Amino acid sequence: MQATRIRIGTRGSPLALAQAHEVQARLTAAHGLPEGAVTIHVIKTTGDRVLDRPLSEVGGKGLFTKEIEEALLSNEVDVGVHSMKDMQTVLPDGLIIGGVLPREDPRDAFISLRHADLSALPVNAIVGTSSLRRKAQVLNVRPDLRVVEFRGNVQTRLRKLEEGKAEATFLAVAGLKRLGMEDRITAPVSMDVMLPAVAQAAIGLEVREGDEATAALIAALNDPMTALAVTAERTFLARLEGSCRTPIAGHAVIADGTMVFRGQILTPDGQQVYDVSRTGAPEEASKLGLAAADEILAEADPALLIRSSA
Ligand SMILES: NCc1[nH]cc(CCC(=O)O)c1CC(=O)O
Repeated sequence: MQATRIRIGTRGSPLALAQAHEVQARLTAAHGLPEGAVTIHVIKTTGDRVLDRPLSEVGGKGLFTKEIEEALLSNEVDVGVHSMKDMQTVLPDGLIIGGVLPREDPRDAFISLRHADLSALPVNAIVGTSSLRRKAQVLNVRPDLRVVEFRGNVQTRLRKLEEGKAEATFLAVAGLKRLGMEDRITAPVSMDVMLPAVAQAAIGLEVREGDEATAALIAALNDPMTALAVTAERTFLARLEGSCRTPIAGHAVIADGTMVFRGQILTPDGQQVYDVSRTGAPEEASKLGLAAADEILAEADPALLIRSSA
């Protein structure tokens, strides 16, 4: 019998490495594997290479995933570990999500060296973010604020804050927790103010379709509740992304056997928001996400949508 060997492909950022190590530890423990059976392979992605421009300008799909997916398809690695929020809604042919880890805290964190929360920021204060969603949501509740571009990994953005380039910034609570940097969070932001990005705080395990050996090992790590929530959210996003270039947010929770999905699109200036929600059985996850998106397509102000003439 051949000894089990699994090669994990990951980006090299501290957060990506923390996530890869978590998967390595879970796989090793779940199957009682010897040390060294699960190896980590760092792969540089376009998103890691281009640091001088806003990601929304770099464009293209799968900026943080493409090179890892290529390594999967060419059999250089067996499992791609990704933040699900960075994953395209349609995966390349031959690749599937084999499982998702239990979701961390999905909220965004408000981080400031001087101010307790968003409402405590002085009038006209500068906040830094590179996320079009966070920018629109923040301007919706605080139209006076000025938003400047903040790119780079978690550490870079915190350094910019310390250098005084902004009074506050926002980062996913999940990323900070996984980095052991929870103490940097000034206050979590309520989901009423900042609905998270689709799939925020979920880690996805991408594998080759038909690689049954790896699929069986990965299946032991899958969290079914997280998988259902992420399915609702990603179905919502997939239905909308061709029709609107405006910021999108979406989040599903399952409580007492019921799924509540909430979705949102905003104009980039935050002036207009369309909020939608659907409640139903968790098994109907994709139906809920789809119905929520269809309501937006049918009812939302045209300013929130772009439509081709066809
Ligand atoms: N695009 C960067 C990215 N991708 C996933 C996370 C956070 C962790 C997560 O959502 O699992 C981050 C950083 C951030 O938004 O603070």
